[in-house]
Amino acid sequence: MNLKLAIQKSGRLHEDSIKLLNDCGIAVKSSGSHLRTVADNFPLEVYFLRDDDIPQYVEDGVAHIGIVGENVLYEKEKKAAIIEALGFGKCRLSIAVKKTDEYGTAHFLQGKKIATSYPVLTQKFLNENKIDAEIHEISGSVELAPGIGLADAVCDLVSSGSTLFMNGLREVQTILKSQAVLVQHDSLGEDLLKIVGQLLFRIRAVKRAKNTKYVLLNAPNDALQKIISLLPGMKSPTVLPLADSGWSSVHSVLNEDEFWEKIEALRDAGAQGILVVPIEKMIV
Ligand SMILES: Nc1ncnc2c1ncn2[C@@H]1O[C@H](COP(=O)(O)OP(=O)(O)OP(=O)(O)O)[C@@H](O)[C@H]1O
Ligand SMILES: O=P(O)(O)OC[C@H]1O[C@H](OP(=O)(O)OP(=O)(O)O)[C@H](O)[C@@H]1O
Ligand SMILES: [Mg+2]
Repeated sequence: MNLKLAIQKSGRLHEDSIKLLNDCGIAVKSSGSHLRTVADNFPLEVYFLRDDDIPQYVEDGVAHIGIVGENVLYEKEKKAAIIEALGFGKCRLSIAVKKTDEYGTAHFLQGKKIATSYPVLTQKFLNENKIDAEIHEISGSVELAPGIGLADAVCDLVSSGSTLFMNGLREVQTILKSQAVLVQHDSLGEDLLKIVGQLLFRIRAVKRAKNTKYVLLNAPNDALQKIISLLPGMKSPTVLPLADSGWSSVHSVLNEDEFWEKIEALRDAGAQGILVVPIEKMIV
């Protein structure tokens, strides 16, 4: 039996979705003109779809799991449970106005026209703020709308902000923060759940490794205690004697977030010859 996974056919999430599967040791090739493919070495069949359709496929169980942005998942209001945040496709759904407009609060939008591809999420935001505004739904090039007199404001995805800037717009309010997530159909049989579990185990090992570095350093023995106290390791750091007596080699793992801070502290404590290498998988 194969687990059926829906991913984006082409676009912002496509490559990262394929890369995640490949990093998990699952041999799946990019779509080309094929709309489905079967992995060589894992019980997985992949469907390549428009991202908008993925929540419906998963709700219906046509696909057992899917990779989709939270923005699309919440907009479509389909029954598909998030089982893992994937850490890519990070963006936000924001309100933007002409850069010369004084926004102040959301009440600026009262009686105005808002262009968006996200009518459900935009309407929710307006309701929460008790604002009556007209929503003009368009499926792309949303940022063009205010400049050509089609709308007063937009509600669209933002990442670097360069599309807004290039179109004379200014982000004024974020209504949703989003990333790609793995979603699951709500009633899978035992056999399929077992495969989902195996896939999740691999995904978590890959994610953990991405946030972690392996560090090797040399330390004079009299600085060892201080250096060990700075290094967490998976259990505790590995300490090996060097050929040169009075010195040891210390191996450990470091979290990406605290990396630079720790490296400086290690150097100050007397560490030398610090090597930092990426970790491919990390199983705890
Ligand atoms: N600028 C961005 N930076 C990061 N992630 C983004 C950005 N824009 C969109 N995303 C995320 O990637 C998803 C897919 O974006 P894309 O622009 O490829 O969608 P699309 O044009 O609707 O594609 P499709 O043809 O599949 O319908 C979005 O729903 C969002 O979750
Ligand atoms: O803040 P930025 O980094 O400029 O990114 C934001 C843009 O990215 C997305 O569009 P995309 O480029 O995916 O094209 P699309 O409109 O064809 O989906 C989104 O709809 C914005 O237009
Ligand atoms: Mg789409």
